[in-house]
Amino acid sequence: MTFLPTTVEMLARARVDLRMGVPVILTDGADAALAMAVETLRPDRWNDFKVQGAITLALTSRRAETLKARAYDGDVARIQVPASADLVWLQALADPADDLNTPMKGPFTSDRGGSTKLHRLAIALSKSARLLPAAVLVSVERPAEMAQTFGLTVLPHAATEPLLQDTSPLHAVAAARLPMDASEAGRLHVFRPEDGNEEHYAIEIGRPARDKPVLARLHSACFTGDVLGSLKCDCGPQLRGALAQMGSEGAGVLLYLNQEGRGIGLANKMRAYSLQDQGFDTVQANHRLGFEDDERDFRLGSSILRQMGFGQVRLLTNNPNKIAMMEKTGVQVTERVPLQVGENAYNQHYLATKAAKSGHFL
Ligand SMILES: Nc1nc2c(ncn2[C@@H]2O[C@H](COP(=O)(O)OP(=O)(O)OP(=O)(O)O)[C@@H](O)[C@H]2O)c(=O)[nH]1
Ligand SMILES: [Zn+2]
Repeated sequence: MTFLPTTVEMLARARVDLRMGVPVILTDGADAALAMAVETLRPDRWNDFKVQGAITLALTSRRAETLKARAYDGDVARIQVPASADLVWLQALADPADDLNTPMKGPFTSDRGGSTKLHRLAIALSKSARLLPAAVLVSVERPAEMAQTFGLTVLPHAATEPLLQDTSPLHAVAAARLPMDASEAGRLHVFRPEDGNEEHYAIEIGRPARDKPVLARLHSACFTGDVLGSLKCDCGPQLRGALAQMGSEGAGVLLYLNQEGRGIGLANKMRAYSLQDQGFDTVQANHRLGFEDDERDFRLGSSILRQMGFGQVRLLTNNPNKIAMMEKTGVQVTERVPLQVGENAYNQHYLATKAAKSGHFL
């Protein structure tokens, strides 16, 4: 039946479920669990959830490290949730906002042994829903029946996990001429992924030759820097500097990738900023929230460039990882063009941290 949703479609639905505080069912052969994101748990749902059986809280080992909880399974920790636990307890484990005020949250008991597949999947789903990477899970005996009764989304691990690892195919949906300050010969192209996630944009300046290296920039969305002129980072000046350089050379392509906050979303980036106000640097803040330093997928960039016919770039960047990812995914970087603009009193520490911890060129 063609109306039956595919796994990609079920995955898109599951993201919305988690954002709305609706549980999803994860399966792996005979194993099945009901899972919910901690960030969007509501008291009524929690009351119904907690009576289903023994509850496990899945966190990343990054978050577990801050909480001094054991992670026996590499990147995932499975913390036993005591019967007395309430939403405040769970949310304090998921969200580091109050860590400094209440540093002693434990001791915690972590599970070891057994399968971690569903826990890892629940965390990956929470991340892809741009929520805090924390989920509660409880085993269920009759997943199909439960799904049917409550109209819940079911995701089989084997089919879902590869989709979360891969870059969804992107399709050009519309393009039009866009005269800009930097160049009157601008053209904006919109690319839409098949997985229902954010669209990404390519701004083409002039008509760059496809058989020569093009001046290119992979810019990640930064609402605070790009739109508001925030002084905490260098994104605004980098965006305008790259476009200006393309304008003065008469050709170039700037990809505007909607991966706000290095892929954690604006809400989580604001949580990270709030931790930075408590004294943590940009990398430490991401880790305390349970994220890696950088959660972006730069394969998106090479996919768009290749679709537009560009195989070689002169890349405007200070980030060696962007160069490595381009090369790995089939776009040759013939030259790195430095983009050092916008340093100020507020972002000096941020730029120094990126150089020291993320290997950025100075
Ligand atoms: N999580 C997090 N993201 C941040 C912070 N400051 C800026 N960002 C995000 O970091 C990204 C910066 O993107 P880019 O300018 O492409 O960054 P880059 O990796 O430094 O590389 P180049 O600019 O090419 O040298 C944007 O998505 C910003 O929203 C922060 O403190 N925490
Ligand atoms: Zn920024």
